[in-house]
Amino acid sequence: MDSKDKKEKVAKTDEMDKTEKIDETEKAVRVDKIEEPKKMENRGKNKHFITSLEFAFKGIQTVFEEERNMRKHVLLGGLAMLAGVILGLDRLEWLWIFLAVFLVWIVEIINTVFENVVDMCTECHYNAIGKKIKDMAAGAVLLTSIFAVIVGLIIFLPKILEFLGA
Ligand SMILES: Nc1ncnc2c1ncn2[C@@H]1O[C@H](COP(=O)(O)OP(=O)(O)OP(=O)(O)O)[C@@H](O)[C@H]1O
Repeated sequence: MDSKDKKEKVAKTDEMDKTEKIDETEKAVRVDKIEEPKKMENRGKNKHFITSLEFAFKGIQTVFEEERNMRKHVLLGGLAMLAGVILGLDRLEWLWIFLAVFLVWIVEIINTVFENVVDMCTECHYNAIGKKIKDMAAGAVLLTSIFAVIVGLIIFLPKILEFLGA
């Protein structure tokens, strides 16, 4: 092989090396593009179940500590359950009481979430849409509370009247 052939061969090999390197880089980029969203997804999912529970309880605790209305709802719900034990509710009555009590608690938490989101977005400045959102969320709490009062009256009133009459 003369020196010209040698040069041509070296040039060809260099060219092939370059192409291979480019291929590898492209492959790595492509793999990264596929892997990255997976990594992002897994970062959340890998959280241990107990840790997720801790966050959830922390959320409930925060609402309880920061919202006076939530403390009222918890007190009233607890009293309804105590009354249920004293008056000896049957299975179906317990189901209605649990539904009403938990619904009020859940909607109050959702209301607090909306209040916090509005405060975060508006930085506590007046905003017409923020007002609408907060008023609607408060309306949801009001409706749920009315539902709970109706359930309480239907279940407890006859029992209380009977108890007083006896
Ligand atoms: N950023 C805002 N822009 C416009 N109106 C607002 C804004 N923040 C609050 N409001 C008005 O004030 C009302 C009371 O809001 P606030 O955040 O004090 O909740 P709240 O009704 O006191 O509830 P809670 O007592 O559960 O905290 C809202 O329903 C809304 O009408």
